Amino acid sequence: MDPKSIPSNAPEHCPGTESEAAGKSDACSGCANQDVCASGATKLPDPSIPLITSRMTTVKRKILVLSGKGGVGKSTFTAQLAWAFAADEDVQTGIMDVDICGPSIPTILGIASEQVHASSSGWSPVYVQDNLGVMSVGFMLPSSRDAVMWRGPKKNGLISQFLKDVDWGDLDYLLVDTPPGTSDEHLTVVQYLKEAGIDGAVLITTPQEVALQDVRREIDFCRKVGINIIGLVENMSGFVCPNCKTESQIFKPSTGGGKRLAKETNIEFLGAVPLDPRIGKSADYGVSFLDEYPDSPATQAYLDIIERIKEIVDKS
Ligand SMILES: Nc1ncnc2c1ncn2[C@@H]1O[C@H](COP(=O)(O)OP(=O)(O)OP(=O)(O)O)[C@@H](O)[C@H]1O
Repeated sequence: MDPKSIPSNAPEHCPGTESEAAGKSDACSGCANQDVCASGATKLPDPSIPLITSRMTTVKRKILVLSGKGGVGKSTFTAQLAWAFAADEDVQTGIMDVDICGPSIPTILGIASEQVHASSSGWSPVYVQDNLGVMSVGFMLPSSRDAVMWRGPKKNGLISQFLKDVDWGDLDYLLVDTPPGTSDEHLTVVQYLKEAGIDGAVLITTPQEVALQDVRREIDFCRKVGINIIGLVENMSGFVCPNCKTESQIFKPSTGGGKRLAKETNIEFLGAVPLDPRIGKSADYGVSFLDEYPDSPATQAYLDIIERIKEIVDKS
């Protein structure tokens, strides 16, 4: 398939006058307000930002996990990353799930039935273990079947609350799991965390060309809003038979597409995680795949990638 057959500047929606991308996104091109939006004159100072910046002073590293397309394994990767960080009991880790319309993190971490509690110092995260806390809209829904049907301002309000009102305590790493694509949620997180500082973004894709196309847009987004890209992970890369250990390429002819895209866009290729049905099973049961299957090729791939992310982020 010719990767150039879908134009990379396919139309997007107006990012809104308050967003970091105002006047700068592809959708702004030709808009009568482009210059005034790009100048920043339309942005009012947001009173939440100083509160968020102050709350974030106890959080050392903030990492966004992004994907262009849905269902590529972003939340699963976020969970493995958190579990791997928290394997060291001295490392305090948090996950903020801003995938407001599809919060899967509580299920993947086995805490879906928990609820958030408020105290005088703010909302307490739900703890998977002593050093791994999670905040997600999933804890606030009456049941996992309930749909969240919120428009942008309400979603932004919740993200602002997650950032300013959650009592994370001292954290070494805060992982922000985002919805697929580049939407209100992404722009809001970037806008609110800009002063506190984002250490970087990890991009997740599958080898399929349709997913890679969307990652190109994600890379473009990060560059436009000034987020450092830690690197790209190719998930569901090939299937390793648990019995004979033979690897089959499921997404032929796109094999190696992630690596090629990373090279082409000048970002680091962090590695490839094979497709392993036991990953889905572990997520459904809310247990750590890394702990359940320590000898699997997928665990080794996750750990190598995570080690590299740690190296990059800790150096920054
Ligand atoms: N390497 C893998 N091998 C097999 N299954 C996987 C792998 N990675 C993720 N999965 C499974 O793929 C499905 C989608 O994963 P996940 O929910 O993490 O994707 P996502 O990108 O976060 O999706 P969404 O965009 O909907 O939030 C899940 O059922 C998950 O268990």
